[in-house]
Amino acid sequence: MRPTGAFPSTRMRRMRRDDFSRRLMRENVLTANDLIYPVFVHDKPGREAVAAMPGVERLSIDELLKVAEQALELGVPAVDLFGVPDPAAKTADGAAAWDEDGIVQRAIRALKARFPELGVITDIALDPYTTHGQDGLPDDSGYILNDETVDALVRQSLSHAAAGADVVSPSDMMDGRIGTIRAALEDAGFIHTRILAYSAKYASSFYGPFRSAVGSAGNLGKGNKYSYQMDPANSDEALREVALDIAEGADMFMVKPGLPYLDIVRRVKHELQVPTYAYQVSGEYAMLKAAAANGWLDDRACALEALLSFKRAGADGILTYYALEAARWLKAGA
Ligand SMILES: NCc1[nH]cc(CCC(=O)O)c1CC(=O)O
Ligand SMILES: [Mg+2]
Repeated sequence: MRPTGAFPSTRMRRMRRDDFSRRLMRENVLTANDLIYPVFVHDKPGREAVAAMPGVERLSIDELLKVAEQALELGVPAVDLFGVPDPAAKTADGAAAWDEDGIVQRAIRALKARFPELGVITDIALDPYTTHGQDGLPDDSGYILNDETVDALVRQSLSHAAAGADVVSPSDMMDGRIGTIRAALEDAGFIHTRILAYSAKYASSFYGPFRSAVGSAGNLGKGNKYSYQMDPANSDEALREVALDIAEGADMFMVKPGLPYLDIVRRVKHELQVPTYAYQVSGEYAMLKAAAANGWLDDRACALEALLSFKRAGADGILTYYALEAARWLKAGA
């Protein structure tokens, strides 16, 4: 930091005095281009509200198409699909995850047929499809097997790529899955399919509302994901995870959750200089919405401030349940 002078020749408030000079020295800006909209697609007609996530609904494919059209109109570049299968389709091995007629595969085809220009990102992990709610395959002791899980994730990724997904996004935290998925995509001729790696995904307690949304909460029960997701105490480990995923061929790198991990976003962007994304997760959304519902916080002002903070930390994009609402607010102007 260079010395900035001294009072009174330097008065920091001069530039803050008027709107024009505040605008001229503004360092970061949030636009619709920064936003990715996560959506839950269920295998039934209509819409269903999600507990603890006011404004978020599980959508049928027909309803998804309406939401996709709004995203396009608002200039939001991409949606991220999370499947909510019929509970009867869940198995111990999560095989519904790579069913070519599964809910996500059908949703991808419908979206790409109708709105080819909208980016379609898809979540790669087994948790919505397994009877135990884990992201991978457990051995007899309950430990999640790494390499066997990676094989399943490859099948899921290939089925999404074949359906037309633009970006596959492994959120499981198995070791080596990025490289194995990348090699399989290349072999199958899907050389344009991008990989958004959840490189630094923490074993967070902020995922609760999401687990209810995809219907894995009850199945997971008292289980946890500590043997594969990262310890919230760690920071250097996140950089090693991202570095490995760079070497394995990911195109985009995600830190998750968002607000409590902005220091990680900052380190990844500034130390590794890669396209960096952050996920403002379900619990972060729920906190803001709950406070707003009580009249304790101004929803619009606080949400836009939180989203801007991701940009300031260095994020190139943000996955947020606020994406459409924020894009509308931005369009309407300050
Ligand atoms: N593959 C699981 C997955 N993918 C996205 C989220 C959380 C997203 C959110 O909370 O909004 C989770 C939950 C978990 O790891 O248990
Ligand atoms: Mg890793």
